[in-house]
Amino acid sequence: MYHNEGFCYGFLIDADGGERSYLDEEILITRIGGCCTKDSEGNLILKKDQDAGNTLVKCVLGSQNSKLAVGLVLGKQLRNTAWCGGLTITIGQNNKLLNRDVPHRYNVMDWFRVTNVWFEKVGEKYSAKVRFEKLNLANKSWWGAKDSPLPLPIEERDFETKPECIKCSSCSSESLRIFEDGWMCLDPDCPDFWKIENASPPAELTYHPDFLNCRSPPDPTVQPFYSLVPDLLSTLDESAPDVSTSRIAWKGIVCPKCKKCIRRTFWHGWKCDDDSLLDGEHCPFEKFMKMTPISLCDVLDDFKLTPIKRAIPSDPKCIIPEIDDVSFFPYRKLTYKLGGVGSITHFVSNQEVNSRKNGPDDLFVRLQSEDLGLKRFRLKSSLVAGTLTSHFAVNFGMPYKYVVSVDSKGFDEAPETILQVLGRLSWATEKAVMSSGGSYLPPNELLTLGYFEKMKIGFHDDGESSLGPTIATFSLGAKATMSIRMKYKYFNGTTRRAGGAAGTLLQDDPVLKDCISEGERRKLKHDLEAGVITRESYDLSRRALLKDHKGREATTAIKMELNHGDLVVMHGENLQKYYEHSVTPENKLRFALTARYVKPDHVNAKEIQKGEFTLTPDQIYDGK
Ligand SMILES: O=C(O)CCC(=O)C(=O)O
Ligand SMILES: [Fe+2]
Repeated sequence: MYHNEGFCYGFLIDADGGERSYLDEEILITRIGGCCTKDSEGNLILKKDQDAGNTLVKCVLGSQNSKLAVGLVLGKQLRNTAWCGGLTITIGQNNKLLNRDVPHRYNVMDWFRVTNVWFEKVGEKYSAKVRFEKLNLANKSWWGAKDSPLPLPIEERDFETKPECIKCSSCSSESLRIFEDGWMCLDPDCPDFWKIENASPPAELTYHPDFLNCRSPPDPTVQPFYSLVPDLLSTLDESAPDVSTSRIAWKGIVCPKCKKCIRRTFWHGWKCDDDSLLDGEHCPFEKFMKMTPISLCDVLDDFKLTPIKRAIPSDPKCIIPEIDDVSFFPYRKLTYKLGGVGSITHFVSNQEVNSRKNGPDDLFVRLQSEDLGLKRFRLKSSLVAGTLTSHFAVNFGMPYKYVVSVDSKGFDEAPETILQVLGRLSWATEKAVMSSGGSYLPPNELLTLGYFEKMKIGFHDDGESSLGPTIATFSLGAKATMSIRMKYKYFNGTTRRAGGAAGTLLQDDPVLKDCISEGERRKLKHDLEAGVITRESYDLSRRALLKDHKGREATTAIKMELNHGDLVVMHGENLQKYYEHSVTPENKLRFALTARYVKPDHVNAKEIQKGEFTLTPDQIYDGK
């Protein structure tokens, strides 16, 4: 259910509508979701009674009482989902309620009104049901069978017939006769609740024809809030500078040709990726925007006013960096040490660096004028298959297949701007590695991310085994916050609980600094290694430790403010294994360009040359 402030506005009917779900061309009967869990066979089990105080029930009643229209969406029933070469194959099967297949994974039906809400007994508990009636009774519904008769004209409809309404002799409350099998009191507080003549009803119940066939007379006061087919494109003023990167512009549109909802997959706009055919052809609709360039003043509140040396973060819960204003002058160098795992070097830029020729200010403008091929890719795992990342990406150099599978172009095809950025990132990588005493491997891959308003990248690592130990990122445009935290399993010493089952204990627990029960875990590990305890008792003791606390995410260990022109280098063999990072920009346009060393043995031999490059003197960065 989509609800807000006590009202239900939208309702999705997907996998399991509960017993006695019903759908025809004008009526939908389904359970009101929630209060359920799944048993080992995947069947829904009510966890507790769903009464009139339940939030979802209150919202449906709110919409009924306030005569709000509710938009219904019908999910496709899926038989199979499999990963095949990065694509999800979904085989739809007939919708159980309709007995035929529907075209898309999610299908917007129409506006409906709530006509009835009641309670039914399910096992020893009870849950709420709702009956929706389509608002527009004049037109045939698109999900109706092709050969079904057209709906009766409104003038010829019967708005009089109603189900019987009977007062309970036990509790005096009134209930409708919903089932043909007999009348039941539907008040869960009544001793006669869910009984037909003092006895439990039969397992199979049939809806009474009057309950299914009755229709509410047209009521012009029940009005939808929004169009179900919003015409976003006509409301966007393309010539206004920040419209194309605004939040509304990446919410997706309804294809004006075939009516499919299409996502903003491309930096410049939309392409209808309809996989169903329109008169034998794929829908050809596409719309690319002018993308008026955004100036730095538009994304940086304090552009040209920033002091040369920015204050360092002072959150006492996070690691405080070492400050060094000399080594990489004119950059300020901040170093964060993650005990035994690695270090993060933050090169804090300033106006002098940013405004130099070919510096960050120029690069920000040039990245916008170039057609880099930025795209949003599918997340590998998401609640809803096919969900796109909340950022655009394009990869140059060696293929980098982490988080999203990005098709990579060789550096020989990279625009000048990208090579100049690569020069900067190579410089920063070398400086950071040398100053921490490691050996420098020049990057062979560069991923560019572009963030529109309200986009971000959630917690992830950049890859454990396929990457070298050093990753360098260059920030352009809007300010952002980068957070680094220990991964759940290293923090807790176990994987997450899955369903009802306990998580799996770490086979080899590194006992990182600041993990949960650090002292106890270290002692146990020591005892195991010294042969004082057996593996079995080691595991038992660790399980016992887990009982004392609920698994939780680690708090942020490092928080960095990334400003326009800054560079960050993460260095450490196991940094990506034990820690994860996320970045949230604060304004409408930001680019992050990250260079890594992808181990050649993780790449198809044919693609290795993609990562080769030689920088011209103009592209080599001198640190000024
Ligand atoms: O936006 C950023 O600064 C970080 C990007 C990042 O984490 C990545 O490309 O993996
Ligand atoms: Fe990353």
